[in-house]
Amino acid sequence: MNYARFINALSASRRDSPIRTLTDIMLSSPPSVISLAGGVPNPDTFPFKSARITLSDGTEIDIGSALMKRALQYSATSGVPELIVWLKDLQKKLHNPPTMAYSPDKGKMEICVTTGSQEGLSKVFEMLVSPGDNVLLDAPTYAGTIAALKPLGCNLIGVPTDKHGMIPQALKDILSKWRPEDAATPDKKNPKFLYTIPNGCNPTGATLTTERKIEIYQLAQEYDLIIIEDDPYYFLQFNKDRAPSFLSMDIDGRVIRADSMSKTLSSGLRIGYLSGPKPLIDRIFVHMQASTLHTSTFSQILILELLNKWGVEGFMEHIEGVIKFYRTQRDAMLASADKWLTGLAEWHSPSAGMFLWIKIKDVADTYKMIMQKAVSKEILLVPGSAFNLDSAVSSSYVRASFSLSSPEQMDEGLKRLASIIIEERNARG
Ligand SMILES: Cc1ncc(COP(=O)(O)O)c(CNc2cc3ccccc3n(O)c2=O)c1O
Repeated sequence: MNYARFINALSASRRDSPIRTLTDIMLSSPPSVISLAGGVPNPDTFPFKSARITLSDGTEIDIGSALMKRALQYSATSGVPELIVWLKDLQKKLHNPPTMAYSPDKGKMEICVTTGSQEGLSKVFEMLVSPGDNVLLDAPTYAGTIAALKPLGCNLIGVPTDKHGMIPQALKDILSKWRPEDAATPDKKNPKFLYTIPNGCNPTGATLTTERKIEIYQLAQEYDLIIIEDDPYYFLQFNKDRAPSFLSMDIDGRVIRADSMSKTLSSGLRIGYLSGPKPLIDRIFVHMQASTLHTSTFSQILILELLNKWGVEGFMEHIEGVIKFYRTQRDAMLASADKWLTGLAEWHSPSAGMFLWIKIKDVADTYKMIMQKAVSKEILLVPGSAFNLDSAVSSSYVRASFSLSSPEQMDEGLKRLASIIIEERNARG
């Protein structure tokens, strides 16, 4: 892979911060090293001395004074080293990426802890995108990605999707506008990357099949595309037979994967992690050195203490409980949709994630219905146009989340939605 062609001028101009490099050396040095280098505060002045966290199973995590001093201090740019090791082991067990065995210049898999996967995504986009670039992505897609991409001045090209995710033939038809051999010629504007949410897609609830992933990866090889695999709902797959990730099939070193702890351990601790080729992840490091410096050390230490206590086996046991919860929630929302929306709307049963993507029959644009009528009837949903690459384009869809409300609340909520739809039908006559 020629990684240089994917890195925009802004990212290529970034250089290691000597201070951060020295801090990273200091943080990984033995006590014999005396540092007068870092402008870091003395933790003896911090007012927080220790913490005891009680877990849902009644056991406790103790953060004693020594660990608290570390948790409250600056830490390495890429992440707390022990957490990086733990996450690499998890990726090995879950995805067995071919790139873990590659040399750095061949795209050896590197990991960077980020402040939520949202930070990871935004930094990846700010590394890859130059104004005028053509960018391929699921349509519709996560509003946070659209918000991160649009200001970068690129041309967002939506690839049609269905309940099984991105449609490979549609991708092939779009790509046929360019010649693969022009990929290395910048002014031909061949797309440089493809963004997709492979499991429990936000907002459609779609999950890519293995067959489609293989086809999409082959197209990415043919047109020399980077694949950005945004997969925060990977651990919310309700069926046992999980399709392999793009990272697991990445023999070229062309996949950047964004994972998140938000849907399984905590959304407020803001822990995400990027896994990708070292030449690209290194660009994210230097960007972090000049922006957040690093993800919250306290958040990382707390998560690390939990993961060390559980081990991968214990973590996966926790995931089983999370899957059971969301599958039950999904089933409750589907039952209420059948009860109240049959004849008024259409939907498919998501096999992952936390969203039901509802198409309201005979309604071209749900925006006013949802943002005005539904709010006045005290039911909050998201109009489908919020997920269109061009929000001015109307949508017949509504996104309903089954993550927070109880089955009773979901039932009442969809009952209210049904009454609004019927009211509007009657008003149209
Ligand atoms: C596909 C995809 N990729 C990345 C992220 C970011 O997750 P992170 O790891 O926590 O940074 C997300 C989070 N999605 C949402 C977040 C959210 C937060 C407050 C309020 C509403 C929110 N709604 O509605 C969301 O969909 C996502 O769905």
